[in-house]
Amino acid sequence: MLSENEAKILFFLKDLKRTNSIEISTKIGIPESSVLSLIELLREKGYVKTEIISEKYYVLTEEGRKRKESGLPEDILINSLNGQEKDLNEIKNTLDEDFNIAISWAKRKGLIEIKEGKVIPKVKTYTSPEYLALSNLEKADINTINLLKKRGLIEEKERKIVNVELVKEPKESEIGISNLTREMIVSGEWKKYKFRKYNVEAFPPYYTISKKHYFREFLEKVKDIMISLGFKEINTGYIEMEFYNFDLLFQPQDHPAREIHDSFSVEGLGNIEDKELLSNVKEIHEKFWKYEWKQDITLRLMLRSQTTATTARVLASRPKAPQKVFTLGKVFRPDAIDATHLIEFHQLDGVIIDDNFTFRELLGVLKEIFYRLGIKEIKFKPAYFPFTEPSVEAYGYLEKLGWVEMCGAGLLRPEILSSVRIDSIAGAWGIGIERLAMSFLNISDIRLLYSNNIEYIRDMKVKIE
Ligand SMILES: N[C@@H](Cc1ccccc1)C(=O)O
Repeated sequence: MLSENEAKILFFLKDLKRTNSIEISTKIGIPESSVLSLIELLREKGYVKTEIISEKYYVLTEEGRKRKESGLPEDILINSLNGQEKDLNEIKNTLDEDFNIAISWAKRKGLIEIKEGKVIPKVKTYTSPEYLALSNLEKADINTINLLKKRGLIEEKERKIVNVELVKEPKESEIGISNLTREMIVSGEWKKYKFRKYNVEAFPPYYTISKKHYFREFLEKVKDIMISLGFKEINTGYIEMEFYNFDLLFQPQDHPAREIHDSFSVEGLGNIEDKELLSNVKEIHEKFWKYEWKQDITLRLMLRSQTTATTARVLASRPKAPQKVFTLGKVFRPDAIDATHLIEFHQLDGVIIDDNFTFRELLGVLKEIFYRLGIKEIKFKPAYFPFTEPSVEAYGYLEKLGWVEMCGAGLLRPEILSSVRIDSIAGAWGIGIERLAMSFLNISDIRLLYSNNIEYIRDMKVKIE
């Protein structure tokens, strides 16, 4: 049985007896690559004999296209001189970067003479055969083609052409059709053809539908969990004053985390309206850390290195108890990037402010958050943070990785609460998000969270019960 396109080629061949793939493609309007495979099928079915030849052809280079538009430099030179002699320097100015090409080809072709710094033309007008050939490469003689090649104006290419000769006449009854039209039925023409079988097992085309990026989906699930626990979400900017990132959190100005290589600094200074707050912070730093606190350090800008800076901003707004607030966002720290470190990553910081809040309750809240994230086993270890006392680190048990550090937490120090005049108790924590994401997505390299491999991104699924 013949397909409709095979039949088209054979009936085209019926009158000509022989032709080639390029002609078939242009006359019938089937792309050349399809024609080549159709011819091969026809050869296998014994309808045609084929002969493969390769043919050289030429295409214009980018420079060739430019010269075809504007002319060759020596042509432009001669025609602009119009039979008059002219100073070399003057020509240099008008021809600019084409000057050397124009002079050397004009000299080589004997079109000019140079004497005492002057160019003397020997002809009044000139159109080079190379220029004419640029518009008609097929007709150009071999010398001109070689010259154009040498001048880099054309490029030689090769293409496969298949010569085809008909050896068996096609019959209409051999054509299998897949499209039955109204006209065929009305005219009875359908009786001449065979019907091609309909392949009910063929796969439909595959379309990829858009979906959320797995890491973003994970972040949203985490936020949903916090909201379901009664927390309010708050977000503040990436560029932060050292005041909120450090000073208000009782982190002294000579703290190692404030060294130049431990956070990214940003040019410029911020401003703090609340002068009372500024002086409160200065007072507690000087009283308890015993050093001279400097305002120009506190106003310096940086990329926040912890989302506890957002908690600091919440505190600075002096909210009334009870409060349950969280933030989930990016933080920035200089580091060498590897399978477990990035220089920007996400933290989830939260704070609960309540009159009778206790350390035990804080541990309970953390347990609940992790439980909802699917981490059923968690243990706490005493730790130190400049802004909390007592402080703990929480470790979660992950099947693949064992005990993994998940967060830092504690009750905010009284020095901090008094500087913002909050007289309740406040518990705060910061959770590293990428590590959690890695465990959920079953990834052992943190960089995969930001992979640009589209197949990988498409296939990744997020599941949190
Ligand atoms: N900000 C701390 C975590 C933390 C937040 C809040 C309270 C205690 C600890 C960190 O980045 O490691």
